[in-house]
Amino acid sequence: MQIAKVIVDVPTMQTDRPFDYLIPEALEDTIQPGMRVWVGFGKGSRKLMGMVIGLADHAEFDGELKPILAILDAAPVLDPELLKLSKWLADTTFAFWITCVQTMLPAQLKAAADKWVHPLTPAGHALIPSAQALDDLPEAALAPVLKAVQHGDLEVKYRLHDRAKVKTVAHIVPDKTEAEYAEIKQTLNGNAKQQAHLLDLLTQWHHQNLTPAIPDVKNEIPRAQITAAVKKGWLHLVEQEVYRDPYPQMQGQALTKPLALTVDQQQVVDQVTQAVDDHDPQTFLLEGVTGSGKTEVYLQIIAQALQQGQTALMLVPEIALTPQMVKRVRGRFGERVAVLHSGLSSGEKFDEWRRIERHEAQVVVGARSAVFAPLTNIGVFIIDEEHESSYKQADAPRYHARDVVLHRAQTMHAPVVLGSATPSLESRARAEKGVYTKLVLPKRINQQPMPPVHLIDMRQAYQAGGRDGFSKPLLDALQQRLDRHEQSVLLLNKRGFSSFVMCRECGYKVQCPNCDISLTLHMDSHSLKCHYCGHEEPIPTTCPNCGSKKIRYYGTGTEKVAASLNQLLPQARVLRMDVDTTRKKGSHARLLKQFGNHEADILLGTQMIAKGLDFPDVTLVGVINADTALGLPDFRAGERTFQLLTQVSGRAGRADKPGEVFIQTFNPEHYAIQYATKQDYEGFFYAEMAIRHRGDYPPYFFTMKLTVSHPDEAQAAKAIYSLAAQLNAVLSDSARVLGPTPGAIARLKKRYYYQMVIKYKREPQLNAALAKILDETQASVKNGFQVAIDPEPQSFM
Ligand SMILES: Nc1ncnc2c1ncn2[C@@H]1O[C@H](COP(=O)(O)OP(=O)(O)OP(=O)(O)O)[C@@H](O)[C@H]1O
Ligand SMILES: [Zn+2]
Ligand SMILES: [Zn+2]
Repeated sequence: MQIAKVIVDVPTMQTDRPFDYLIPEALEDTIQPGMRVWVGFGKGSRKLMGMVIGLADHAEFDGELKPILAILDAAPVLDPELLKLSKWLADTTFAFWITCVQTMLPAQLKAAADKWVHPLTPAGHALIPSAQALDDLPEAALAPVLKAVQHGDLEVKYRLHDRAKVKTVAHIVPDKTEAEYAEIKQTLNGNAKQQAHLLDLLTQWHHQNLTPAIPDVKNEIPRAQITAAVKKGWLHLVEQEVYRDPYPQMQGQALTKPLALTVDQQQVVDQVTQAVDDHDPQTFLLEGVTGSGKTEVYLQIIAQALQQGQTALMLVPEIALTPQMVKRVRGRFGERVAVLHSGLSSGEKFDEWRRIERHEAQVVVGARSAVFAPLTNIGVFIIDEEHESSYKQADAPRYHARDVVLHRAQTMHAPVVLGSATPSLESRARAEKGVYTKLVLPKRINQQPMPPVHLIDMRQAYQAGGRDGFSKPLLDALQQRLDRHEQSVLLLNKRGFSSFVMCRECGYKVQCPNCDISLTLHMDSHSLKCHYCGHEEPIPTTCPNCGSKKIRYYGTGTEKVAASLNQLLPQARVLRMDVDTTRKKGSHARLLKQFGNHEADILLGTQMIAKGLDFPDVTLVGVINADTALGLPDFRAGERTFQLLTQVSGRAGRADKPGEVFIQTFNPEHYAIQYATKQDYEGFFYAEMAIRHRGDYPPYFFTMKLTVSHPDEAQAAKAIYSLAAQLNAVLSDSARVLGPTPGAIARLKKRYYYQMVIKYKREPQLNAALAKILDETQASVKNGFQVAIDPEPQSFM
């Protein structure tokens, strides 16, 4: 007896384990772990998708076994390494195993089941003459149909539809010999020019053994002629599978040559390629200032892995997946590169995924979820801008791509390169301890100095001739660039937009008396709240620091800034780049292209312009408001601000013209702004570490966030307090519990949220206690509870 162990597509605690299924004889030799199957499950034998995770020759379950109904894949869609990874992911992120499997597969492989109603009795037949999808029924018909189901007149069945659609294109196959085509041509009358032309082409294709695709010849031959020719038996058509290429314009382009490396770059490449050669799973932290040529270093390391017959996985933040980055990687390695990011259609993603799975692509560049790319034999892993918080997924499974990379690298015995001009505190601290090997690129390419940064104290800006949020020096600098036909980048910091209160006079922000963190504005309750400890106070009308009445919500929008620019510098051509102007597919790329072509003088944007851009004629960077992120109730606020300012400053003066940066701030003394001004990452690192140490924050402590929600506020509150008590019973004295407090958005989609954060160093019992909590609350899902456990959260709101 052959048994398949299957996890089924029911994400609940009770079902979060493999179930035994009987393999029908016909499938015995075909079925393998990593294949999707179709099985019946539970009472009423609802039909579901499942994933085979193992085979066995006897069942552990002693009841009657259900059979596997069908296999959905001809070959496994998860190889043994990825299958194992899915289990590890489930265990480390407190997520259901099947949820992890789904996350690892392209959306098109998430087979969906539709409910169909079938008539059973004449009464049922009168209502529904033939089987119909429940979703297609008009709303008014629903109630009588469901009643008929209860009555036994109709029956609900599940029907699978697999969304994995392969795209095909018709190809022309010439059916006759050259002599036969010549003979036919003789019989044509003189006016049949198109037919004669087609016969010539067919003769030629036959001779060259070609089967061209119809879209490729559509300019030469009208489709109607081809159809007619099929009828006459001159040719026949075959459907052949094609890939949807997200970057067709790059097809057939000549590949770029590796650049001659600088001494510093060469040293980095040598060290990493040595580890690639040695299959040494070391982690390197590449700390390279902006414009130091990290990308070229990555490319040459990847080349070495390919040289060895291995593959390479490179992650970049979604936002940095600009055509610029894709162009660089695809420009070097051509069609051996697969690109995966959220800008692709699901069909394109599926095709890129299949090219990887079939070993047709050996280099993968992608955003967070590309970490699950089905590459085998990976020789090197690269994470660019490793400090980016977008590498952490906020929903289940709440994984950090960096952790997944480190895990896969261990399995594959391959080195990892974490690159950034501003590494995360966590990674830099590990390098300090010798867990990672630190590599540095201290200088820019071309002996360019780092651009000088001018700090502008906005508390005095208006006395000094500033207008509409622009200081005089920044306006003058912009004007200068216009005169010299150089370009400028302006950053409007939207993080923490309007969510806090600040004094326009002295820059004071209201802080929590217990936590050293800014209070968040809650318009619904007209109060300021601390999301760590729950402290709450009214919104002040005068500044507690200087008594001024100019204390207000802080923030402006890009639209408004663009309008001001129009008034202040009427001759400037401004391109606006924010969520509104980049919503449409391809608009991000189009705007950058316009800017690259000098169709604008100023690129005004939010965070999305801060990193990765490499435009040689940008000689000025202006930051309109450096402070907004400082107000966020997050212990990483300083780190994020430092990173953002350093990254955006790095866009200036990258080629032969020197650059200059202006940062406008109400907090010129703030340490994060001071270190960013000096572009002193190391200085910032030590200062920030001291603060983290004092506050028992990461990287000294780990953090775990627990969130409970319920439609009834009292229930949610009661639940979180009881969970807090449960956890406090197992936690040691060195752990710190923050909260419970209401969530930042206390009520969301009609549910009330309560949360608590645990900071801890070593708590051997914590994971088991959390697993138990999940288990127990799952049993109460029916009562409306939801629990989320987030290890190392990137957001505390
Ligand atoms: N060895 C080299 N010789 C000549 N030019 C180089 C070399 N290496 C890199 N460059 C060029 O230097 C510029 C900056 O490099 P790159 O964009 O890779 O920097 P980076 O370190 O990734 O910067 P950032 O962190 O700011 O994105 C690019 O235009 C790149 O083509
Ligand atoms: Zn004040
Ligand atoms: Zn507090």
